[in-house]
Amino acid sequence: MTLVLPGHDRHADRILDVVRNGLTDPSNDLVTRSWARCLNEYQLHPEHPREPAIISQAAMQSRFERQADVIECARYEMTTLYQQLGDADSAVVLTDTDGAIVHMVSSPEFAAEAAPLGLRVGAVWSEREAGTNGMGTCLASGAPVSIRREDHFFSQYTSLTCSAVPVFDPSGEIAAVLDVTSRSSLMQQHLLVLLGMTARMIENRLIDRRFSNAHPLHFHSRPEFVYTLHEGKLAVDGDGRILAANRSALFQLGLQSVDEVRSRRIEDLFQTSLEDMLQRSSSSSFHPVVTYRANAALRFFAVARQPASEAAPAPARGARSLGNAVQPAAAQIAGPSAGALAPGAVPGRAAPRPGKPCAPGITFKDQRLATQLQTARRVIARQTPILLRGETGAGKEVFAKAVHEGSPHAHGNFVAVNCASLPETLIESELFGYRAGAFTGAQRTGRRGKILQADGGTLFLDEIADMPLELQARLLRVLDERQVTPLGTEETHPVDFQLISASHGHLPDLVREGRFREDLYYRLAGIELTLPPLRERSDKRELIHNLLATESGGDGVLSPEAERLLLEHPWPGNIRQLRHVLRSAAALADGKPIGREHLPSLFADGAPCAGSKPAVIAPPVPAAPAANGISFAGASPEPAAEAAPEPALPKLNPIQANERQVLLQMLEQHRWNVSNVAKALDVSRNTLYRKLHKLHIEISHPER
Ligand SMILES: Nc1ncnc2c1ncn2[C@@H]1O[C@H](COP(=O)(O)OP(=O)(O)OP(=O)(O)O)[C@@H](O)[C@H]1O
Repeated sequence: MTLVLPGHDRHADRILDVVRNGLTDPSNDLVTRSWARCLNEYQLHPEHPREPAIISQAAMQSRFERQADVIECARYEMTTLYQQLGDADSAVVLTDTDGAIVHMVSSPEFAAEAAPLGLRVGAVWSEREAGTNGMGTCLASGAPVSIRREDHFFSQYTSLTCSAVPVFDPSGEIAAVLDVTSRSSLMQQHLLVLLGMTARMIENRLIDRRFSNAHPLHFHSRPEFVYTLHEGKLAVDGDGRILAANRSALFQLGLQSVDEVRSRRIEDLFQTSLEDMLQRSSSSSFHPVVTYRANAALRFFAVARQPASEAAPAPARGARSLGNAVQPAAAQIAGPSAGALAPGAVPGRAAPRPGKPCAPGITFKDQRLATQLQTARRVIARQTPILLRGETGAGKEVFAKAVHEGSPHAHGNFVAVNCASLPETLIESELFGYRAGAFTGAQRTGRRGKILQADGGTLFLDEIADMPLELQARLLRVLDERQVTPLGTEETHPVDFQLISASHGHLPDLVREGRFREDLYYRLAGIELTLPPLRERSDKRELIHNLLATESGGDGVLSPEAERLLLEHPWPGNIRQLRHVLRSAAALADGKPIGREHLPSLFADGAPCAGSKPAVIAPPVPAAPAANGISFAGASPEPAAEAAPEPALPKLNPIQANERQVLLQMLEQHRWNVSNVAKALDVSRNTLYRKLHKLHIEISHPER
C-alpha cells in the first residue's frame, strides 16, 4: 500500500501556515490545536517525520500486567467490533494512557503492511511521539476524535484515518484509548458511535471485574433499558455505600464525576435502602422495581443483586450457551504476542467436534467458507452466539446446521424458526409455547415452544430482523435469565441452547433506525460472519456437480457449454436458485446431456438463448412431484410448463386471483427474492409473507 502520499512538503507547508498564522479552522479546531501543540510544545516539525518509539518486549510486560484487567475486558469487545466493521484494511487498537499499543485486532495482511509504520503492539502513539493522530490526540484532548488522512501531523500517516475514544475506569479516570485505524476515511461518524458503545461495554465489564465483591445495582428511568448498554450501573458495598458508577449512572443522577457519588449511601441517592432494594428485586424475580430519586420526583426502575463472587453457581444445564455467558476468552487473538486476526477468524481453545458428514450435495470446500465453519464451530463450543449475514439463498441455514452438527450440543435438536414467515401474532406462541387454552385458537393440548424444543441443542432464528420489537424484549430476557415462561403460565423452565441467528440485512442500520434493539443485537452477535455469495465461491464447479447429482438422481450430465454458462452466471438467487435451475434442467433434458437450451431461466431477463422459445412468465410449476412453489420452471419454455400441472387451488375471488397473478409475476421478475419484492412493493417482508400465504403462494425450502 502507498502509505506516503506525494506532495508531503505541501502538507507540511499547510500545517506551518495554519499554526504560524493562527489560521485555525473552527470546523476542525481540535486538529489545529493539536498541530499547534506538536509544533510549539513538543517541538516536532512536519518536515522531519519520526517513527513512533517502540517499547522493548521486556518493558511491555509490566505494562501488560498493569493493564491486564482492561485488556481482558476489551479483548472480546474489540474482536466483535472488528467483525462488525467487516473492513479487512483496518485495525482495532487499544493503547494504555501513555499511548503505547497494548492490544490490536486486524487481518494478518493489514498488520504486516501497517507494522513498518509503527502500528503494532509496543509502539507509542502519543502526540509527543507521533504528532497528531487518533490515539495520541484522543489522549491529549480526553475526547472522541477522528483524525482523517491529511489531519495527521506527519505526512507518512496521511493514507490512514483513525477514530478513537477514551475508555474510563470505574473511578472516572482514562484507563485506555480504543481506536480504529483504517485506510478508508468513510463513515467516521458512524464509527465513533460504534466505538463509543464498545467503550461503554468495556467500562461496564471493568466495573463488574473490579467490584465482583460488591452488589451491582442496575437502573434506568425506562424499565426496558435496565440490563442494556444504556443502564446506570453502580457497585455498592454491603453497607450500602457506593464504590463505583458508570457514565450513564452519573448522567441520570445529574452528577458530574464519580467523586460526587463515591462513599455516598444508596439512601442519599434513592428513596430506598440496599436491603429494601435487594429484597424487592429478589421477590420480583429480578425484574426492575420502581424507586425514586432522593429529594426529587424522578422515577427510576432498578434491580439490585448479590455480588457476583457470592452468586450461587448456575445450574449445570442452562449455564452454558446463552448470550449472557459470552466468555471474554472466546476472542483471544491479537494479544501481546499474537497480533493479527484474519477477518472472520476467531481461534479458541475448545476443539470443535469433527461434525457429521454433510447431507448429499452439501459442500463447504470454498476456503473462506471452510474457515468460517471452523471458526463458528470453535466459537459456539465456547458458548458464544453467532450472527450470520449473507444474501438470500447463500446457505445460512445449511451453514447453521453444519455448525450445530460439529458442536457440543450436536446430540440435541436443531430447531429453525423463520421470523419473517410467521405472522407477528404467532411468533410469540411459536417461540415461547403456551398452556392449553391460553388464548382463543390455542390448541387444546397446549404447545411446547421452539425455545424449549431447542433445549440441549441449537436454536436457529432466521430473518431475525423481522422479529417485532416487543418480542425482542422477551427474547432478550430469555437470553439473560436462561429460562422461558410459556404463555398463560407462571412456570419457568430452565433452558440451555446454542443460539445462531441470521439476517440478510444489516442489523446496525435497523438499530440506528430504532427498529431493532441494540442490546439484543449485541447479545446475538457474539461473532458475526458474512457468508460468501455463490458467485464468489471457489467451489462453484463442485457445488454444481454435487447438486446436479442430487437433483437428477445421479443421471444428470452437463455439456461443456452448460457448465460454462452455469459457472459464469451471476446467481442473484444464490444456491437456492442454482438448485432450482438444475432441477428444471434435469427434468427438461430428460436423461440427455444438459445443454444451453435446458437452462432457459438463466436468460429470463430478456436474453433468450438461441434455439429456444422466448421465456414465458407463468405461475411456478413444481418440477418434481413433491416440490413446492419455488421453481424457475415458471420462466421456462412450454415443455416444463406441461410437465407438471399446478396443484388445484382453493377458490379465490377475481380480485385475489388477479393479485396472485401479479405477485407471481413480481416474484419471477425478482427471482423469488422475497425481500426485493417486498422492497418493490414498499411493504414489510412480514406483510408480504402473510399475503403470499393467503393467496396460496408457497415459499418454502424444498429440502426442509
Ligand atoms: N454448502 C452448500 N452446499 C450445497 N447446497 C447448499 C449449501 N448451502 C445451501 N445449499 C442449498 O441452498 C439452498 C438455500 O440454502 P439456505 O436455506 O440455507 O439459504 P439461506 O441463506 O438460509 O436462505 P434465506 O436467506 O432465504 O433464508 C438450499 O436448497 C440448500 O440445500
